[in-house]
Amino acid sequence: MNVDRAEGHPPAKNPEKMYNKLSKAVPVAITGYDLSKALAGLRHWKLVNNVLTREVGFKDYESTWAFLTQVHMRSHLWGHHPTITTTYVNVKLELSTHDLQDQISDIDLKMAKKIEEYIQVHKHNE
Ligand SMILES: C[C@H](O)[C@H](O)[C@H]1CNC2=NC(N)=NC(=O)C2=N1
Repeated sequence: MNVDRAEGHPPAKNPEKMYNKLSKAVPVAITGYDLSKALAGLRHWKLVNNVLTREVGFKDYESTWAFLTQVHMRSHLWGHHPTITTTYVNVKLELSTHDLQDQISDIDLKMAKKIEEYIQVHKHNE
């Protein structure tokens, strides 16, 4: 089983602040050039008021909710939850790290990459 682990992160001292229930990693703010570089690899994601944002439309309602179920389960596993707005087959996802005063963290970027994988699966079903 390929379990994502945030390798090399200090273990959470403050368990209620922990991320990734498996590796108990803590978020690290990503700013400046490092953030720009990371966003270059997430070309469908935009920074809107410093919130990592993605909008996507699916071919039908079933695909939309198959996608959202995967996002929900991954969010629960990693202890990191996007703001999700959805109407019918349209979905808007927003990510920031509240525990870092809504900066963008490594956990946000990791989650965005994982969400992008789920989108490609469901979009490819077209
Ligand atoms: C203790 C709990 O894991 C943390 O407060 C998590 C919960 N889910 C979260 N989700 C998001 N998007 N940002 C956070 O900072 C965050 N913090």
